Amino acid sequence: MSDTPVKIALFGPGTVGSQVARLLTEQSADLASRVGAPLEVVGVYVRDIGKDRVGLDPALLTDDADALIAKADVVVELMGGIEPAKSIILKAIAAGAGVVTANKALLAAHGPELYEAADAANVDLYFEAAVAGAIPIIRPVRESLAGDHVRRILGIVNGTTNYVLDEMTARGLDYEVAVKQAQDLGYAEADPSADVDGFDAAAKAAILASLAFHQRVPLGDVYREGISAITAADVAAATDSGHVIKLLAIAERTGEGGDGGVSVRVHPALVPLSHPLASVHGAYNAVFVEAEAAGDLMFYGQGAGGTPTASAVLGDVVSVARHIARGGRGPRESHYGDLPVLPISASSSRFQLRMTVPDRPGVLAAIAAMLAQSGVSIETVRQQAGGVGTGLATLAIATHRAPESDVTAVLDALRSSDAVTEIRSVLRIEGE
Ligand SMILES: NC(=O)C1=CN([C@@H]2O[C@H](COP(=O)(O)OP(=O)(O)OC[C@H]3O[C@@H](n4cnc5c(N)ncnc54)[C@H](O)[C@@H]3O)[C@@H](O)[C@H]2O)C=CC1
Ligand SMILES: N[C@@H](CC=O)C(=O)O
Ligand code: NA
Repeated sequence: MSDTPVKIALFGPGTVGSQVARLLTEQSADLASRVGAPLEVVGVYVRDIGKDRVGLDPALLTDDADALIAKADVVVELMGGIEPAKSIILKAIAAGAGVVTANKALLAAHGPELYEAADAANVDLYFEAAVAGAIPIIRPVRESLAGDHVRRILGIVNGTTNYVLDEMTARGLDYEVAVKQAQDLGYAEADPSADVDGFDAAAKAAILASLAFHQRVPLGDVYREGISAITAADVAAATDSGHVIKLLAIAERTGEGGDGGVSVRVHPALVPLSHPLASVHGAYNAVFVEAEAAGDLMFYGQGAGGTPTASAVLGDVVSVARHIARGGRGPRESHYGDLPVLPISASSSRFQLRMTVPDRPGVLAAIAAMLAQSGVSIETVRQQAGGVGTGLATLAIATHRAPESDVTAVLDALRSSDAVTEIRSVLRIEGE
């Protein structure tokens, strides 16, 4: 055991950072023996030194980022956002410090620049907390599965939206109330639109797909829909049809042998109650990975929250600190392939189309004809009377798997037809 401490600089003592600081203190003896040297927090970067930070030694607080970086062996970035996080990480790398970050927004937008800078400077860049919080998923995909051929990743990777949808389903909570609760519990991003509009899940999907497929997947190529349009009626209809609504991240290789391209998308989907993802409640996340040799793997755990996420951050701190204390280096970047990232129009899914229709003879036949014309095959139809005297009915049509472009054509036809009063929701069905 070395007496020379590994010096840690913490940037951003918020929901996650404050738990990292607490655990670094409380677990210091264990961490030292795992690393082979004591870990010493040499400073905590904050915006306002005057502000009281419960549980943090005021002597450690600083607003001088450059001076803090200069004395650190490991920089832990937990501020979030693009700037100043990006500049701080690049300066840390240039100064020869290892970096640990949970910043998926930054990695999805500027990952290649950061990975290349770390490789060039021969320093570690670890980011286990950036995807699915406490769940070990970056290491398995980046290292354990590096010798396999990953075909598909399907997961719930955003705790906030899973919590919101779960509360709406299990307790009938209003959308806004559930979002506020997720914020209060420390699950949501500083701007919760990052969660509910699917940006956070899209960033995680881009990171996972890049690592799993050894392909650069730019964030802009990830198809994204959030959950803000999901209504209480959608949730009730999902329950009636034996499903639950989940925000899913899906990344798959397409074509014969997976050589056609890569498709990465985030959207709400109907998941059958019998599927394991339907039982992922609250802020828990789950990620399925289908690999050629390994077969199916499933990773499950807390995807958000200060303490669970701090666990992943600390695991990375131990790895980087071990290398500093005893030598060695973490994984380097793959050499990347050049498969195209395909647009959503090139993918296919099963769909549930829910609509209000006039309750009169011939309507069902007219709608069926429109689907047939676009080559979209109906699997089931459920009709409910729309209430006495309304003259309306609600129709829920589940399709067989169909290309997105064909379903788009059907929706255009349905919208301009007098056989349909209103399209109420269009949801993909996944996991069957
Ligand atoms: N909260 C969670 O469950 C999870 C968060 N993450 C990621 O961890 C990072 C931190 O998240 P939270 O702790 O939830 O955020 P937070 O908003 O609670 O904490 C961020 C901290 O950084 C400070 N900060 C932000 N910008 C700053 C600036 N320009 N200068 C100085 N200080 C600044 C804030 O004052 C605050 O103390 C983000 O990248 C987030 O995406 C990752 C996984 C889970
Ligand atoms: N806001 C994120 C936090 C973890 O990444 C989420 O809700 O999953
Ligand atoms: Na993780």
